[in-house]
Amino acid sequence: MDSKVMSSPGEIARVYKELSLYPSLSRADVGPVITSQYGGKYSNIYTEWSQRDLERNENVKFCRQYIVFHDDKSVVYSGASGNCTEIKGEVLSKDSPSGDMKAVVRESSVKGEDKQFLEVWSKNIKMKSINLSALKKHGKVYDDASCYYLTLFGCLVWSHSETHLLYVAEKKRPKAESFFQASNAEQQANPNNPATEGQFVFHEDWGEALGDKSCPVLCILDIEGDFVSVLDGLPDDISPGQAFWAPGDTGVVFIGWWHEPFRLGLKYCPNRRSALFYMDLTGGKCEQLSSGKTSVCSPRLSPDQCRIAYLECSVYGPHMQCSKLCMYDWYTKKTSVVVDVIKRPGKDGFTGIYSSQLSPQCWSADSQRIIFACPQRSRKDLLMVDINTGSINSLTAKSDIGSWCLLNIERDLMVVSCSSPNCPPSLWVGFLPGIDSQENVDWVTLEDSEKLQDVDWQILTFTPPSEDDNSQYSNLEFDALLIKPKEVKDEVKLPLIVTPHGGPHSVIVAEWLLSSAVLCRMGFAVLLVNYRGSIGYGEDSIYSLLGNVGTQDVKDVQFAVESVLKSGSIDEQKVAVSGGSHGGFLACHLIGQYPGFYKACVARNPVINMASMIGSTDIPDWCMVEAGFVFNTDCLPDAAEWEKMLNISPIKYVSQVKTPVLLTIGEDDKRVPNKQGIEYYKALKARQIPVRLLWYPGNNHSLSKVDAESDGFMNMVLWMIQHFSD
Ligand SMILES: CC(=O)N[C@@H](C)C(=O)N[C@@H](C)C(=O)O
Repeated sequence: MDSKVMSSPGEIARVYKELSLYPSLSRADVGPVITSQYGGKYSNIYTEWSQRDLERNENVKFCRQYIVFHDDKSVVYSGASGNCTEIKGEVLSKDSPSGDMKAVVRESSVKGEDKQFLEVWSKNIKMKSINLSALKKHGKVYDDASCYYLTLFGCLVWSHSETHLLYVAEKKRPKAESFFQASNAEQQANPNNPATEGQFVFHEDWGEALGDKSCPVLCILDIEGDFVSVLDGLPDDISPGQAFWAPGDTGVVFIGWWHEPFRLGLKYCPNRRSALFYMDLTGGKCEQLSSGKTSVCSPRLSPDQCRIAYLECSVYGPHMQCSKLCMYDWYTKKTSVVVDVIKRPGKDGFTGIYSSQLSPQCWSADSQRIIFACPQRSRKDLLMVDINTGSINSLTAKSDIGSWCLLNIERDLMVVSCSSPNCPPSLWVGFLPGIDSQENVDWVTLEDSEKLQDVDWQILTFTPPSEDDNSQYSNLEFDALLIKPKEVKDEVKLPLIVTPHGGPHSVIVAEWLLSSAVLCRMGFAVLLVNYRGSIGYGEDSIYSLLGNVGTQDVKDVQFAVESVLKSGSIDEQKVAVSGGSHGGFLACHLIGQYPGFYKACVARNPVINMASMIGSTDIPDWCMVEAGFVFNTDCLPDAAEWEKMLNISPIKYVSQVKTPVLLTIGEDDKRVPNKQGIEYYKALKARQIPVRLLWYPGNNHSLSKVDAESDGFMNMVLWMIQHFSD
């Protein structure tokens, strides 16, 4: 019997709206320990959340504070202190280490012009409000530190002495104006002193979603002296970011990314050549602290200020890899590897480190352990590493929650966000047990969320059939997440939406996924496939896909789908496929290689032709590496390489396609430029295959603006429902 899927646009929009009310956590800061007049100890926890506001058509950011009474080992009492407050105009903010002051970078309009201010608050007084725009020392402050897991360059850091603030901004540029404008009188008076470069100079940027970031500079505000300085003395060929104050405030430590011979896209690409640097402010010398042959990120100083932990992986190669956890000893200047790359998971089940950011604080109070959240197969766990032995313990492996995210840890008090496909994000705290303790963490909830009783999920594991085994990397397994309505009558068969993730070196963990939850409520089953090549399964799995995209990943997805169909609970006539980017590449491959199997296809900014993409994307290295070649900045692909890139692309199979295709395209996509989608659109139209293209101006690769995301979702389901009844 057919299932009844919700099909009225009004009803679907109502469910989407209802489930999009659940906010997600982007930040948590733990304040200092305060002793109350009755002797009880407590800390305030400041949290930031983000929620879609469909009426206003924007993602709103709000904060809420909590109070946690504790005895340094366990939580005694906790609760929210006050209601939520929307945050408007704050680019960045940070409390001082003592908790006495707060720094804010604020954007505000003055006489119709956007200006940036750096404010310092103390108690209930705004002590300073420095107009950074008027100072003209630098361009805009980098805002990418507002959410730790999105941070690439940005920061706002108090010196240990609380007298200085460190941040990252765009380098000041000569004014873009004509050589012939009156304001250039100065230049005309002195022709050897160019005041302008003209108006048409091209400035390289850091690619997708970083179009306004080109030349970052490190800036310091001397709070007492009201003086902003831009640090010089850094190597000319590096771009600095992720900075913090060195022990004793003697200088600043930062990551420097090489930007010569040209910048490559940085988002989702933690494989760019970079190193850890120290700029000594007493002697003005800049020292390189890591080899410079690798890619490094997320440097974190231990509480005893003796060591810096950071993540490291190799340059180029797959864009996401298994990282090493490294440690630089500030006093001996020695570097060690605490956790190495895992090629194949061993008996302990640890699959390797696949995080590209550590939480703002990640050290235990005794400076002996590091805690981080990391995909382990299809779940995200909290892991604890002993820096002396390198031994790893999962703090959450036995939990039935799908995904754990460490927002922060301070004096062993961990603040985490948890979710599952049927459970929106909730906020928890717990103390890390002592180093020799066998105890489990006693988690206490600060903000609970309601479980969706009608949604069920499970992780399925697959072993590819022997004919599809990879001879170089054999015996690799992969997983898929199956999310479906809970109560289904025996005779009812569900329609299925197959969703391979993008990347391809990425993973879908069992966390709250708005679109899957809505689809489930509508009566669909959703299959999210972590094919071989996904992260979280060991480095071998990642490498097994290089040179095999378009075959190995396609076959894995199809194998997972056909296995699920064998269960008998799915309507074989109602299987659709949807994916974005490399997931769109797979969706288009699947409809080309299995003609007629899928009844509808929806692809967001899909990679259609790697040979035509390489010249226009911000990550040309991705095209070469995924096609199985080595990337070199000064080498063009040769004819055989162009040929392979074309042959492994979905465009090659377009003449076999029978499935109607909906394309959702972001006009400003720098990653998979919109011409990719248009190339496919024209090829399908020429063959009379039903195709529709939705064009989202002002949107980039992720199509994540509230209106684009919600419109894309509505169109996707309506397209599938329409073609299921063809
Ligand atoms: C590295 C990268 O961005 N690859 C793209 C082709 C891709 O698939 N991106 C994914 C992560 C996406 O969902 O946008």
